[in-house]
Amino acid sequence: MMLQRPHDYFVTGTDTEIGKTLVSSALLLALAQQGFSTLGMKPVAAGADLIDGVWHNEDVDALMAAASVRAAPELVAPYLMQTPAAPHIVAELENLQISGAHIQTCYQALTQQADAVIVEGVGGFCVPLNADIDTADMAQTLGLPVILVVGMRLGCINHALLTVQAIAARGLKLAGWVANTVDDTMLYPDQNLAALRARIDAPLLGQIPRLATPTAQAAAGFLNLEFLTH
Ligand SMILES: Nc1ncnc2c1ncn2[C@@H]1O[C@H](COP(=O)(O)OP(=O)(O)OP(=O)(O)O)[C@@H](O)[C@H]1O
Ligand SMILES: C[C@H](N)[C@H](N)CCCCCC(=O)O
Ligand SMILES: [Mg+2]
Repeated sequence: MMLQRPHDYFVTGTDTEIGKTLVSSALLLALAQQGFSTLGMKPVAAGADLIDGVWHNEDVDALMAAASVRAAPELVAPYLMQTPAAPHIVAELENLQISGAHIQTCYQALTQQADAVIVEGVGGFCVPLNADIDTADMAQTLGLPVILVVGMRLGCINHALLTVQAIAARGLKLAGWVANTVDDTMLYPDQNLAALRARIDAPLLGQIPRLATPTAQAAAGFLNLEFLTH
C-alpha cells in the first residue's frame, strides 16, 4: 500500500464551470509559496483546440502554467479529448478506453516529480467516465483527500450537500472546501455561506469573490491553507 502523501488532493466541484481549475491553480501557487514543488493533473479533459499542431485544453494549460515544475503532458493529461461534452460520450466517439489503472500509473509518476500533486476532476463528483467508472471511482482509486469547490449561486446548497454525502459514501476524506462566487447577484450571500458552514464538517479554505481578472494569483490571495486537513 502506498504511503499517504501529505500535500496531494483531488479537487471536485458542485458542477462544471464553477471554478475547479481556478481553485486548483490557486492551490498550486499557495503550496509553492509554502516551499513545496507542485504539479497539477487533469486525468480526463474534454475540449481541446489545435494550436500549432498540438491539441491544447484550457484546464491542462492553466494547471501546467501554475505548477512549479514541468512534467510530460501525457502524464498531466492522459485522456485529452477534443469535444467539450460529457466525457463518457466523447470517449466513446473518440474511441478512447478510459482506464482508472492508467490514471493511477500517471499520477504515481507525477508523485515522483513534485511534493504536491493537485488532481482536478471533471465536472461534478459523479460524472461517468465510461460504462463502468465515474470521477468518484477515480478519486477513490487515487485515494486522495478531496477539496470541494462550491460555485456560489442559487441552488448550490443542495449541490454542495449532496456532493459532501457522495464523498463520504466513497470513504474519502473531505479535507476542505472553497466558496467561489459564480453569481455575485445571488441574494443573501452571507446567509448562504453560513448555511453551508453550518452543514459542512470540513474547514472553509477561502471565499473567492467574483474577480475582474480571474487569475490563479488573484484567487490564491483568498485561500488560507492553515486549516487544510489530510
Ligand atoms: N471567482 C471568479 N471570478 C471570475 N471568474 C471566475 C471565477 N471563478 C471562475 N471564473 C471563471 O469561470 C470560468 C469557469 O471556471 P473554471 O474553468 O475554473 O471552472 P471548472 O469548474 O474548472 O470547469 P470545468 O468543469 O470545465 O473543468 C472560467 O472562465 C473562470 O476564469
Ligand atoms: C466540457 C466541460 N467543460 C467539462 N470538462 C465536462 C463536464 C461534464 C458534465 C457532465 C454532466 O454532469 O452532465
Ligand atoms: Mg476545470
